[in-house]
Amino acid sequence: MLRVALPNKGSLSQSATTMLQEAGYRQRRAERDLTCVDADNDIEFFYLRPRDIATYVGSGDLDLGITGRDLLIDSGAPAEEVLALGFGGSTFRYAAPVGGISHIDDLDGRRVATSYPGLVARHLAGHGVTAEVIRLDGAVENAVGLGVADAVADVVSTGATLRQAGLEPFGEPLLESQAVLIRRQGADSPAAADGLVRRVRGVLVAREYVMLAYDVRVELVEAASALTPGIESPTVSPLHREGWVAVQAMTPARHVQRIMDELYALGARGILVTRIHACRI
Ligand SMILES: Nc1ncnc2c1ncn2[C@@H]1O[C@H](COP(=O)(O)OP(=O)(O)OP(=O)(O)O)[C@@H](O)[C@H]1O
Ligand SMILES: O=P(O)(O)OC[C@H]1O[C@H](OP(=O)(O)OP(=O)(O)O)[C@H](O)[C@@H]1O
Ligand SMILES: [Mg+2]
Repeated sequence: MLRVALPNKGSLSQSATTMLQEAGYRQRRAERDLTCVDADNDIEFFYLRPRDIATYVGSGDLDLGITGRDLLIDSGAPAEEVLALGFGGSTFRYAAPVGGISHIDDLDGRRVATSYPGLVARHLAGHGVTAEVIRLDGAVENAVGLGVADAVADVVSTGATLRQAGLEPFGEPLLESQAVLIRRQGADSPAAADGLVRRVRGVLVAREYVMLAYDVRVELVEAASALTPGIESPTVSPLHREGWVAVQAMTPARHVQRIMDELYALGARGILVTRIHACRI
């Protein structure tokens, strides 16, 4: 049975569960359930703290997991990203009192509070900066005001928490994070793991693309296909009406209105968009 780790709570939990449901997997009934067996797909899901997931996957005790890229890097566990999942996006940044520290070099000899000590210590070392890393569980923005640290390094989403604490970010972001599917580093995944990865890829594509169909005069099919190249190539089928063809192609959802306008201007008619519920690419 394939064993997969999912976030049990926090920012990534609900979106991870929804994504696996869309991929056709059974998920836990109650938020407090710690495991769920999907017998039809021969998979057991384990609901764990997102911070711990890379440890379980890196040790090989679990085959796959969903966690944050920042948490994966912070753990230092021998696990690697298979797929970025497009939710749980955040930026990881240093911050200090407004008008104070403005460059990472200024952290030399100072104290930096964070819940991500592994990530921060490696980043500072990589920049040749010697600073004391103070590990806190959360609400790290308070650490400067309380005199425990000179700066913080934390997840920034809207920036509201930093502003409220009188802090502002400085320097380049340490990283851009989002939810990722991970596996053990260098491991040959079991075939069942490939099956799950393929299904999740299908969900990502189904979310990102729509199916576009239209009719166009045959002499315009090359110009129209250039607007709708599809993933491999558009499907072109004959129409009963002489001189016309029907074209079908997968198209990025975020561009579809503009592409429809351009197709119409080109002379295409009967332009239809339909949602993709699931796919295997
Ligand atoms: N606004 C946010 N706050 C915290 N983490 C976020 C946010 N947006 C995305 N994330 C991502 O969620 C992951 C952290 O999730 P985690 O469940 O450990 O913390 P959390 O959502 O802050 O929950 P809690 O602090 O209540 O335990 C990280 O990968 C982080 O980048
Ligand atoms: O940029 P913002 O939109 O303000 O969001 C970022 C804040 O949200 C998270 O805190 P959380 O609420 O998870 O509390 P925690 O620090 O106790 O984890 C994170 O640690 C930041 O403090
Ligand atoms: Mg938090």
